[in-house]
Amino acid sequence: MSDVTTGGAPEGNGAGADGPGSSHEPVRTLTGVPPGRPFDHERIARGVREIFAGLGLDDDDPRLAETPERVARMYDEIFAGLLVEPAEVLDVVFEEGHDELVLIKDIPFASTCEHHLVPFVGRAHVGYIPNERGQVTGLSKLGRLVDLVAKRPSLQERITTTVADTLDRVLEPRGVLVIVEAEHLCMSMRGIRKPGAMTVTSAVRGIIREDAATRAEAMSLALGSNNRSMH
Ligand SMILES: Nc1nc2c(ncn2[C@@H]2O[C@H](COP(=O)(O)OP(=O)(O)OP(=O)(O)O)[C@@H](O)[C@H]2O)c(=O)[nH]1
Ligand SMILES: [Zn+2]
Repeated sequence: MSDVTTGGAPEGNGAGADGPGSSHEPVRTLTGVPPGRPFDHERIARGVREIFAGLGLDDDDPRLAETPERVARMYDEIFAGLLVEPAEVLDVVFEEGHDELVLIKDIPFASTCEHHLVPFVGRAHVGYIPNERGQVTGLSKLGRLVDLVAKRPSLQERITTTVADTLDRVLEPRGVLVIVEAEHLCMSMRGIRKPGAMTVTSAVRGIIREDAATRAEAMSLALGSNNRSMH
């Protein structure tokens, strides 16, 4: 294998990919929650009890008794991305001399719509053209990046641009392509009720944005035969 040129935390000890509190490394926080600390469970549980009260449900009902604390514990996992700066997962770079497209397709993710607090789920296709030094990151890091960025209350467009901008900033590649496809439960189970409707968003940077031929090639690889929604 090639040289590891930038260190950072080794695999499995990195910030946040396994959830807040799992790392001994200090993490930067985006929300004012102290580094590495889980969320305020008591407050979240109180909020869930308030929702039950608003719905006229009896939280003394033994079937619901554990739910507020259970929801609070679940938020540690599904909102873990609030506690970690996404750039921290791109902590390994190899000097590989590779100067053409690296693309991972069909990275599954689940996120939470910040408007309705219900899930949206889908797949991301993430690619980049390495910088002049041919530096590449570990393949798993692209999956971790998508995962982490999705684990916040968010919008699909923000996930797409955050993944693209983080790759752009940390790897300084010549180009970046991110395509996200997702089904939003707020559009399936309620409201407009269009189950199966897929939202597709993209973000391109560098030569993939500027050069039409490079963009066309990257797009066609990303949206190749596996892709369901663009045909
Ligand atoms: N751009 C964008 N919009 C989203 C996303 N997730 C949900 N939305 C939309 O956010 C909008 C919120 O609209 P509002 O009119 O404030 O809320 P609402 O009355 O519940 O809207 P309806 O969903 O149309 O019933 C809706 O149009 C949702 O479809 C997302 O990831 N990106
Ligand atoms: Zn929504």
